[in-house]
Amino acid sequence: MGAQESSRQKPLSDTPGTAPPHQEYHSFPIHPNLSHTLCCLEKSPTLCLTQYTKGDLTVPQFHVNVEMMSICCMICSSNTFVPLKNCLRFISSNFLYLQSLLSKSTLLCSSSKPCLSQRFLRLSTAFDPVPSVNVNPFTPETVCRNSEHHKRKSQRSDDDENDRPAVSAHMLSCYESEFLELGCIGVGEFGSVYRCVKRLDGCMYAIKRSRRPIAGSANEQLALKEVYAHAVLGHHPHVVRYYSAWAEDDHMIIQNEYCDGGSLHDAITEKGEQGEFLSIPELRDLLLQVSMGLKYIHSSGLVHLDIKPSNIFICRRPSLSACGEGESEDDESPSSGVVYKIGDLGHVTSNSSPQVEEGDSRFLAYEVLREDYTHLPKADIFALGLTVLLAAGAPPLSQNGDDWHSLRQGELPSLPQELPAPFKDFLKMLLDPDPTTRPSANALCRHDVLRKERAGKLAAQLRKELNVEKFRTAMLERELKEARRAATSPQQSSQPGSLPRAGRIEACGGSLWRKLVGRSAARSMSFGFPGY
Ligand SMILES: Nc1ncnc2c1ncn2[C@@H]1O[C@H](COP(=O)(O)OP(=O)(O)OP(=O)(O)O)[C@@H](O)[C@H]1O
Ligand SMILES: [Mg+2]
Repeated sequence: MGAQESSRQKPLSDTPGTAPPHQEYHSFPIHPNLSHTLCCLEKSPTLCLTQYTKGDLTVPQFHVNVEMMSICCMICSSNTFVPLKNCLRFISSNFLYLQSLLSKSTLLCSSSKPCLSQRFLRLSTAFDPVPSVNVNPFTPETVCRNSEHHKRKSQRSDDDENDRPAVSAHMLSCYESEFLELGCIGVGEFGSVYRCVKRLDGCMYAIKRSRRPIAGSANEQLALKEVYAHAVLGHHPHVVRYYSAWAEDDHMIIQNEYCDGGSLHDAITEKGEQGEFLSIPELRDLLLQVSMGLKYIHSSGLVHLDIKPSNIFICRRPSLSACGEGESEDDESPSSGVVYKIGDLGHVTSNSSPQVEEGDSRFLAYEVLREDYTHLPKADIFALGLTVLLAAGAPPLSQNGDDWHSLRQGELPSLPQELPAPFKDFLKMLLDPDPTTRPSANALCRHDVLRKERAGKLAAQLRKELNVEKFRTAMLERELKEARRAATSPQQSSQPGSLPRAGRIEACGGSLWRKLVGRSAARSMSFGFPGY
């Protein structure tokens, strides 16, 4: 049997990672240099290695199976383990050469029998127009690898080109067929955002569409950053939830959770028009909730770098994601009745190997402007401090000039409301010119200035509940007394409309029992609160 025929044998279908059964493979000898190249590739992580048997020929195979594409690369008579990224890069950069080998091999192989000593490279015939797969720079593995190779990579500009992620036509879906657009809810620097209902599930989503074509542009990088960050972050009650992303007509489309309260910027503007601003408890609540979101982002090794009112979204109606998955241990139900969520992850970067795209200059920390990236999470804290100032009624921020500098020297602008001294000092700490003095998001979440407010609200709520319970208990005690009296006076049982004795006692005692025993631990604890 010729090599051409043997190469069409399908790999063992039940082996994990086995190539898709519909694929066919051509085989041809590897050029010595190519073989050398393969051997020089890094040794981990390994691709799936399976066995391919045909007659007395047993060869190891490598498969690269990726969603939305399927490139199968089988290296015969070789023990080289090839990392996925390198394998794909190798195939794409040697594509023309491999193609020419492929056509030559058709002639060669039809007349020669394969033997174990001969080296073969088999490529899927379907790989010609297959897109590469992007490498998410924010996954823990990539972050780890990137930080190891950070310095080396920055010196290899030709590699950067190969690393450049892309959005290709193979990632297409159909916005119009899957969504019903209800209206535009926002326009930003990067794109427009639409409120849409997904036809299939009937739920509302915010769909962000890049304004300009993205292929090869800086926008493409921004768009991909946003998608990578969302995908890595998963679900958290104080981060806008991500559902999907795809490219359509060379525009990036991102499907996110719809926040029915719009942005904090909209809320501040609306209040400002009526001469109002957020109250102190509301400011504390805003600060605490956004800190929780930041704590989550920072603990994932990422920084947001574009915290500002127009990138903080409000959910008035608690969504499933707001009270379900991803809830952090220090999270509690919001005291203000709204949930704040951090969105627009277009500037997110990794804290350990940052690639900084400066966000809005009005919110930019001075050290970031000086390209000192050693305390990036604290730049988010600085921007959060300014966000809270704006919500407290501060005048619009400058993009540069004296006002810009004085804010970065720790001077607060004048506000239309008097802030309590501890809260003012607290805000000053967030805006401290020295990033190391600013508290971390984690410290903010635990800070007394923010927690006391919640504790106060909780106490007031518990006091209310306690009063209700006291009233109920008094009613039930009276009912119980009556029931006991009825049990000891037999005449009453014959009265029309009254329950039989035992039944009545059970009705009263049962309801009392259920109410008392069925009480939650929190409620019974509330009886133990001193001073109520
Ligand atoms: N999930 C959402 N729910 C509700 N409104 C949203 C949502 N996402 C975006 N918006 C609205 O669209 C506006 C622009 O969104 P976003 O900030 O994501 O876009 P952008 O182009 O990246 O903006 P920027 O100018 O900050 O770069 C927001 O300020 C907000 O009003
Ligand atoms: Mg934005």
